[in-house]
Amino acid sequence: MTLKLQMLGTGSAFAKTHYNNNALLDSGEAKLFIDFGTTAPLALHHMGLPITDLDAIIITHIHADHVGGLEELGFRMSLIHGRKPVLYVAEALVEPLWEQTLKGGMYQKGMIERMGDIFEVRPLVPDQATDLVPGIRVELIPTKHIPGKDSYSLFINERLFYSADMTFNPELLTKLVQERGCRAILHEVQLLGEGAVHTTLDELLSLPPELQQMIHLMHYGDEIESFRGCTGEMRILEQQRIYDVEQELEA
Ligand SMILES: Nc1ccn([C@@H]2O[C@@H]3COP(=O)(O)O[C@H]3[C@H]2O)c(=O)n1
Ligand SMILES: [Zn+2]
Ligand SMILES: [Zn+2]
Repeated sequence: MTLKLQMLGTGSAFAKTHYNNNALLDSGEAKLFIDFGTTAPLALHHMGLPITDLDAIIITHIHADHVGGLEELGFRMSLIHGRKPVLYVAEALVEPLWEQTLKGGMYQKGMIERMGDIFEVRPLVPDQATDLVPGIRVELIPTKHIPGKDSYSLFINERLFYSADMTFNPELLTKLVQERGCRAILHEVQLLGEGAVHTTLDELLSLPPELQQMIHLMHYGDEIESFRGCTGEMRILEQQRIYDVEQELEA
């Protein structure tokens, strides 16, 4: 079975030249979205993909560039197609995702009073691999982002690491590669400024070359063009290009 990855976007939260950093994983048997930010519906429209063509969504954390498109997705699936999208989310995020993010736009007395009225919610336990859809197994790994705001990176099919927004964690990356068989790392990068809530390019450049060779950079700012050739051994992920995970990302 061949796993394919297509980023809906590879931009940071405030990027204007790229869409939000959201992904589509296709196992050949099922399609899984990783995050569904504010620009996800527009990105799908430009890609010529119907918003309804999905089997499930998994959410890493509740910033708008990762969940801002869920309201449109939920309404359209419900109103036009009469379907509830399957929504995987860490158990600790179920309540905040509804109470702090979606309820404001989606609440409707007697109709939509809880998240389960619009999504088929499947809570996930961190540090425990779960088969989400056929061909895609994911383990949530809690990683640091904003104090008091839970955020979960993903370890996919025991071989692909996908960073949620996270601060630099070289120990985790080293452990995944040396002890857990990780073969490729999709990592957010902050190109300019201090890395208070994200991992900076300078931090990633401090990693040994053999680790850098496994890294594909994503969630970058509009300045990315001026950084081409300055990312060490690390490659820059392109939005909307379809990657064969084994052949192109693990190579
Ligand atoms: N303490 C914070 C909180 C937020 N931010 C910015 O807001 C963005 C929210 O989405 P993000 O992708 O996590 O990136 C965050 C920072 O750019 C930030 O820079 N510092
Ligand atoms: Zn983000
Ligand atoms: Zn974030």
